[in-house]
Amino acid sequence: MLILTVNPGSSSLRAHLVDTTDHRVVDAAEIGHPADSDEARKELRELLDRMPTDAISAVGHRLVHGGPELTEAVAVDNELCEKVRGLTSLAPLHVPNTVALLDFLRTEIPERPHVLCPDTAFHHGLSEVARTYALPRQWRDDWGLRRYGFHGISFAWALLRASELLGKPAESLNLLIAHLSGGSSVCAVRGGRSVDTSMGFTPLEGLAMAKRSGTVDPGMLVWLLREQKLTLEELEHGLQHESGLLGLSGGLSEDTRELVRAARDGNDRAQLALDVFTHRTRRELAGVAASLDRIDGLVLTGDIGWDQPEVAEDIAAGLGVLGFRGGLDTAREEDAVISRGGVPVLTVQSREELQLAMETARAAQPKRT
Ligand SMILES: Nc1ncnc2c1ncn2[C@@H]1O[C@H](COP(=O)(O)OP(=O)(O)O)[C@@H](O)[C@H]1O
Ligand SMILES: CC(=O)OP(=O)(O)O
Ligand SMILES: [Mg+2]
Repeated sequence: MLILTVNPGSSSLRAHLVDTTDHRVVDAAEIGHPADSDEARKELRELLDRMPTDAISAVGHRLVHGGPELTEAVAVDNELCEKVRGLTSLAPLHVPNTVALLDFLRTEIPERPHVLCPDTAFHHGLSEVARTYALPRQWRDDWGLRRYGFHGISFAWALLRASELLGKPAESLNLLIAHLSGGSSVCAVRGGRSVDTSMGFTPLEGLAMAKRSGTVDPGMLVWLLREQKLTLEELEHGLQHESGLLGLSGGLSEDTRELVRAARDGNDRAQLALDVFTHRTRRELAGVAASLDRIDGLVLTGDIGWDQPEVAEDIAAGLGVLGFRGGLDTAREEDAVISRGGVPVLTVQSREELQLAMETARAAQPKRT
């Protein structure tokens, strides 16, 4: 079965043609423009021109926020597309791009099922305790304020690969997983299911990210608004686009590869950015670890988790309290256990396209009655 997968990030778009019989990527486009731009549409059309569209069996769309109703991968109809439009305010960097892709690709490939794969679905089974904010009951009831959790497609793939690498069934594993990339979050998996995660109602909570702040004191935000230091728009822009590694390094870079180089050359701001990033990651990992009674491994995934050995080393070496040790292997040729002692540390390349293709193939099958 040939599946087209689309993964709209906040600033880029990844499209893959995946053959699900052997998990092979047949063709791909890494598009450095947001999905709702003319450039992205042009590059997508070029990808489709290289492949007769009737060879494609289904299209899988990553939907970052599934809201309260979309709790598993599902084929879309017009009604569902309207519901997705209604989710825009919950993930404004991501959902508009999914809406644009649904509109574009449902016109280009109208005769095939289009499946929405929510990033939130992996965390659907979070307990009431793990998903509830300590806020007034009426706010929670009236506005549905709760933890959702994100990066579920990446976490599901990381769990599958960890189960293969550790030679144990996924349902038996207790893992910590860190997805470190443009957006970053951690997850505790118990018996193969998410039991806690650092992102919450929106993909802004938790770790420091490339450009997003992650968790900050809510009292500080209220102060900034009350004292009219910032307008609401300035506050939102600063938290989403000017914070994280970029803000920490004083605008130097949002990319750990550049920051590691600069820090090596003696740049203190770059060093501070990396140190805060790894400190916050360890802190969130230790926080979600409180939901586990045993840890079988730590899986590092996402671009940074995969390609930045210095960050991996700093995280593992600083988490002796959870049984991890430094001295990790720095080679990155394939997914592997990279620790030489202590609780296993693994690196897994993020292959959201393969997980999306699997979920799409499953959801596109006609249901047996
Ligand atoms: N070590 C790294 N390797 C790759 N990308 C990195 C690294 N450090 C930071 N990044 C940032 O991560 C982003 C890519 O993450 P991704 O989740 O695909 O972005 P998007 O927000 O578009 O989904 C890039 O903007 C890049 O600057
Ligand atoms: C949920 C999220 O933050 O996604 P991304 O990392 O692709 O921006
Ligand atoms: Mg991404």
